[in-house]
Amino acid sequence: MADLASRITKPADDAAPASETPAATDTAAAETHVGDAQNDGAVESLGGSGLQEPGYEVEITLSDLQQNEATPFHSATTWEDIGLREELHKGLLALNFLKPSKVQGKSLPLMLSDPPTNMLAQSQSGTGKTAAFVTAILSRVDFSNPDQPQALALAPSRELARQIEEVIRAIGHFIQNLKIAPAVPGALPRGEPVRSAVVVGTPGTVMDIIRRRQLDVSQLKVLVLDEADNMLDQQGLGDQCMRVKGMLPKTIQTLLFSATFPEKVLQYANKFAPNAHSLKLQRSDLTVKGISQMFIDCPNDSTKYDILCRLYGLMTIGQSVIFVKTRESANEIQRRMVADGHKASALHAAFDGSERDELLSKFRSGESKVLIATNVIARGIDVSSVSMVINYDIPMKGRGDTEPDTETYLHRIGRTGRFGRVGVSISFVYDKKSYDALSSIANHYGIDLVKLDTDDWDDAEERVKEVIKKNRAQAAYAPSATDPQKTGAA
Ligand SMILES: Nc1ncnc2c1ncn2[C@@H]1O[C@H](COP(=O)(O)OP(=O)(O)OP(=O)(O)O)[C@@H](O)[C@H]1O
Repeated sequence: MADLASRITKPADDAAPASETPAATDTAAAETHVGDAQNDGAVESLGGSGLQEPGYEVEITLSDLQQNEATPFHSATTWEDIGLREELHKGLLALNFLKPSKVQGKSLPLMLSDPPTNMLAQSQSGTGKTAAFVTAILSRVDFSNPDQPQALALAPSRELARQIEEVIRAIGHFIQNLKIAPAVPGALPRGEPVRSAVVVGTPGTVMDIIRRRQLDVSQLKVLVLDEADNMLDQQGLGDQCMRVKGMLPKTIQTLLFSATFPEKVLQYANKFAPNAHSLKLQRSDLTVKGISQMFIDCPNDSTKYDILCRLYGLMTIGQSVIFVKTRESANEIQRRMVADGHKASALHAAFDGSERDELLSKFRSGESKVLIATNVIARGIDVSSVSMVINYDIPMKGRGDTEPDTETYLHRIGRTGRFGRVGVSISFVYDKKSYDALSSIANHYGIDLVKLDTDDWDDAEERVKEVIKKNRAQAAYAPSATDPQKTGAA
């Protein structure tokens, strides 16, 4: 297997600036290659913002049930094609979502067809999966019965559940009687029955409220698992999700969404959501082309912090996320960065629920510029102005961190480069283990990483600065369902 050395794009003197490297501008080139099953040419400007959704191919497999039907499948290129209820259509347009993204256009006609069929949908990070399943939920719910729980969405973290709640609120803005219950620790009054049509939460809390008979599941029609591969992982949340599913009506429509579906989870996913339609990506299409992936080879562990400071000292980075392995190092780096004058916060599971909500909200509003986090926010969190992600520690998994965590790498770097924006990811390696781990991740996805040379900071600055500048220009006018200041609904 090739190692990192063969995956490095050498920054030659005459190399194009970062904004012109293939990694940063592949969108246009990719357009000519888009040719999935429907070849619907979805790579166009979306949202009236001039942003272009990255080109990637999606393989569609229809459920056995649908394959037997005479009507061929058509993906939608306009909201009108999908035939949404008026308030929903209005809500999407108010967010400046002028037409469906690829995953939305392909998954929604399948999710909304009758009889309701299960769905497994994979698409790159930041391509609008949330709006896809939120639109499906809000289409299925009968709002003449607003107090009766009818849809349940589960996410692996409190932050993501909260964010999904916000997206439902934003897209459902014009729906009268829309009530959403947040089933995350500390958010629901204990003992009171849930009187909301839509419930969004984490599996542990949802299991609790079902057991305590706070949540009447008898009329639930739709179950969504966001970050489904993570939710079904047998080493983690899989058991809880299985138990929740076991308590729900047998006929419930189950929708599984993620940017990653590793083989070993797929088999399990097929049991969890049998006879599902599926949208899948090729492995080579998993990484978002607009993210320029770079790395720094640090002399040793103790020089990592100095190199980090040097990087932040070089330029105005805007907003960034630094991923670390432990809570302790998150706290330590935050302490040092604040002492060095940065507006930095640490976010990890040792904080209580309301502190975590506040920390993320300060980051969303721009009050805090650098978020130093463990994997709690590696998945799903959508802050469009994040222009840089640092892997201060390479993500590892397995007992004793023996294996590189390829999925977490992809989700972490996906916190930037959202919906056609550009972004930079920089991974720090400092010894053989971290170097080999990053090599293996690069080989897994077939990506070329640009080495930033710490002996030539001018060059490093040039490469990173270009991308960050472009991201800032894009973020200024791009739509976002979770940032009201940037939506038409504001
Ligand atoms: N049709 C659309 N037009 C314009 N912008 C959109 C559209 N759909 C979604 N977006 C925006 O795209 C961004 C990314 O969407 P979202 O968070 O749903 O991505 P995702 O695919 O769920 O990503 P992840 O895999 O990281 O969870 C959001 O800021 C959202 O507001």
